[in-house]
Amino acid sequence: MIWAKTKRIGAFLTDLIFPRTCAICRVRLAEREHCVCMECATKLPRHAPAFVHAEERLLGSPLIRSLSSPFIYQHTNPTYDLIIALKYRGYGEVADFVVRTALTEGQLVPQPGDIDLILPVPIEGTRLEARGYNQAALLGEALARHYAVPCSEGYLLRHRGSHSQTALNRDARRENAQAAFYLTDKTERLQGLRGKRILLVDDLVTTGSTLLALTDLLEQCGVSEVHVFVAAVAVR
Ligand SMILES: O=P(O)(O)OC[C@H]1O[C@H](OP(=O)(O)OP(=O)(O)O)[C@H](O)[C@@H]1O
Repeated sequence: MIWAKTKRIGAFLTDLIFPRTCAICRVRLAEREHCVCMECATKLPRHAPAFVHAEERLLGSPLIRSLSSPFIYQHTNPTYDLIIALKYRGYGEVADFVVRTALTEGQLVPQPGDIDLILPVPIEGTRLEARGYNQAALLGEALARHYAVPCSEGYLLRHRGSHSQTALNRDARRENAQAAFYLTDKTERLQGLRGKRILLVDDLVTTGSTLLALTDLLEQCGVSEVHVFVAAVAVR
């Protein structure tokens, strides 16, 4: 009782000195709000044909069993600011917010017990150094807490100097993704993937080239199925 009261007072004082602000509009958050204010949270676009298109593309791979994602992304909508906060502003709490939203809104397809291992999409080395973290790994860790399975960055790797997908068209994205990724050379580690059910995690799916290229690598390791989680599906 005293401990709970002390904790509340502590949180109040911390908020006074370091006010918690909305990851999207940056207004001060109310006590009950976490990471995103209620107004922005309701404005984040949910369903759109883009989801169905992305799902169709990914489910074209025989290994991919599901796509889960709570939001739709466009440069002109608030999901853009949400992804920017996660990817470039170090706003790690966005990852928990995204996973929590997917869970409470029934957008998380695999059930606990359906997943053995979570693998985040790796980011390129110089971008990792500049950002200090991999946004997909933050999402992966939030999902790992929900599924109670490990999230590992040690299996899928990205060549240093490989290009970002951002400025490329559809065909160039496919080629770029196929050349960007590789598997760890630790054979024993890779053998451990045989028969495993993987949740592949990223911030965004646009053409699906990144996720399909990584699924091809996972197929070489004998994984039994792949599920995909992304924070948002991009409208192109
Ligand atoms: O579905 P796709 O068409 O493959 O595009 C989606 C990918 O593109 C972006 O990453 P990018 O390669 O730009 O790297 P970054 O995260 O370092 O910016 C994004 O984070 C996804 O990983």
